[in-house]
Amino acid sequence: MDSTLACLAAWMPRQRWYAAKGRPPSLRLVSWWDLPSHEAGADVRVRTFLVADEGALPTVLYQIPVVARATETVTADPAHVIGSPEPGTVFIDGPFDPAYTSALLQLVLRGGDAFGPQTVAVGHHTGLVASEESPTGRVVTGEQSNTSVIYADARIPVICKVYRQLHGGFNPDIELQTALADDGSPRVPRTIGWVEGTWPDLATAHGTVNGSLAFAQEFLPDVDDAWRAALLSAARGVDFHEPAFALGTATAEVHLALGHLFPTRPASPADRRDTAATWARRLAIAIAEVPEIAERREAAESVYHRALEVDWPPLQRIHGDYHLGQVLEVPGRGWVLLDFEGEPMRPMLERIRPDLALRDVAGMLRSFDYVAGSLRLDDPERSPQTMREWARGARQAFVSGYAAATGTTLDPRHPLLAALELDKAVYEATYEARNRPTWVAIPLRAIARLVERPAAVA
Ligand SMILES: Nc1ncnc2c1ncn2[C@@H]1O[C@H](COP(=O)(O)OP(=O)(O)O)[C@@H](O)[C@H]1O
Ligand SMILES: O=P(O)(O)O[C@H]1O[C@H](CO)[C@@H](O[C@H]2O[C@H](CO)[C@@H](O)[C@H](O)[C@H]2O)[C@H](O)[C@H]1O
Repeated sequence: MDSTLACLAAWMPRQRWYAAKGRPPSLRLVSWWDLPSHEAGADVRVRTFLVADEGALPTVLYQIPVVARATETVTADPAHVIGSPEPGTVFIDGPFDPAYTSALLQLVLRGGDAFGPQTVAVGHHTGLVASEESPTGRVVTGEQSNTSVIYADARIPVICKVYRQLHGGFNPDIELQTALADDGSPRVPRTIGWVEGTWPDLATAHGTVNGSLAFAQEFLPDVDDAWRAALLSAARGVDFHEPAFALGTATAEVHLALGHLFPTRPASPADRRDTAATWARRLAIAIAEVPEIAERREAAESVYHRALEVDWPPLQRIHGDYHLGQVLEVPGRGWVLLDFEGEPMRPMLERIRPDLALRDVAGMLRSFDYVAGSLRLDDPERSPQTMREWARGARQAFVSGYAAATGTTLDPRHPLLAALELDKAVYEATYEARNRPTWVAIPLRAIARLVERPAAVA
């Protein structure tokens, strides 16, 4: 391995976005491109590497922007230094370096391009923010599957998400959010632009793939997300009925809009078989990684089986990884939904298919349970019953808001909703085992409850 790859391979496993937790990557350099640096007189190179982790199954392609600076000029926080591939040069994690953040925004706002071997990165903009603006960027703090940079001092503040794992095709995050915003929906931030690219296809020797590299959207400053609002409410014992009802309404509005913006179709026998196969696959993965789940296997399979015996509603495009952290409470505008990329651990081909809107309802129901679960983890003295009652009230209000806005009677005991909630808890067990092992108790408790008392809101 050359010194650049060795340097990246040593650093990647410590990054939140690195998928194969606990295993060092087996890297191959796929391509790269350089962006212009506007720093006068500085010895700096702004290069984005595309590297494949061939130890992963299937292979994962990562986007790694790096700023290379002469050692004596480095002022970066050591936490953001990747390493020194050769004497005299230091690699800095691009999103934490102004040379990269300003080059990235210029690529979007000016609609420029950058070339590399069999590779091109192209910026697209909607004209919402003027190209002569050059605000400074700072990385979003907190847990993220990707890396986002906020440009708060632009005329319209911007947040630009750099996708860490790359996939072929237009990222549903950009596709769905932009379609909703263009349709006039206030339920999503407006799109400012994106970067798409072409790079060598990992599956063939000579082909190339097109896909999304970054997404710039309107940044909504000084707002809380629903996770924080719900945590505060539960910790203080304050009823969350009204915000949860409004969240149900906002969710329904987005589903109705997606239903008319994108094709819908009846759930065919093949769709039902594919969904059942996904449930089974996710259960098998969870059992392999969290062996306690094995004792629930048969009970879980019965829950899935019951869902296959009832009628299913038509399929449509959905959010796909819906939880309280994906929703912002914006004064004067209400709930605003983010991050339509779907679950990071789900294959992209499954994420872009029409799906069950109830999957999003199930995701949010799980999230209210997480509020109760995380508060109990923080303070084991907290009354489990009070927490459960808080979650039950919020879940009921959310379902009522959703049903009222869709004009349907959403039966919280519907076997399909129960199966989707169980599937989400199973996914969460794997997610927590890989990312936050001390939280795995939250989905484990939920799985136990859901297989014994399926399809209950409480
Ligand atoms: N348009 C926005 N306005 C304000 N904050 C945002 C916006 N987009 C994202 N954020 C913040 O950044 C966090 C991460 O964004 P998200 O799209 O969920 O990234 P990821 O795909 O990496 O999980 C969100 O939880 C939210 O707090
Ligand atoms: O936001 P992401 O797209 O990165 O989603 C992943 O990470 C989420 C955690 O950050 C995870 O959500 C789980 O934890 C939340 C609390 O932190 C909780 O509200 C959710 O209900 C729970 O699923 C999500 O599953 C994962 O895909």
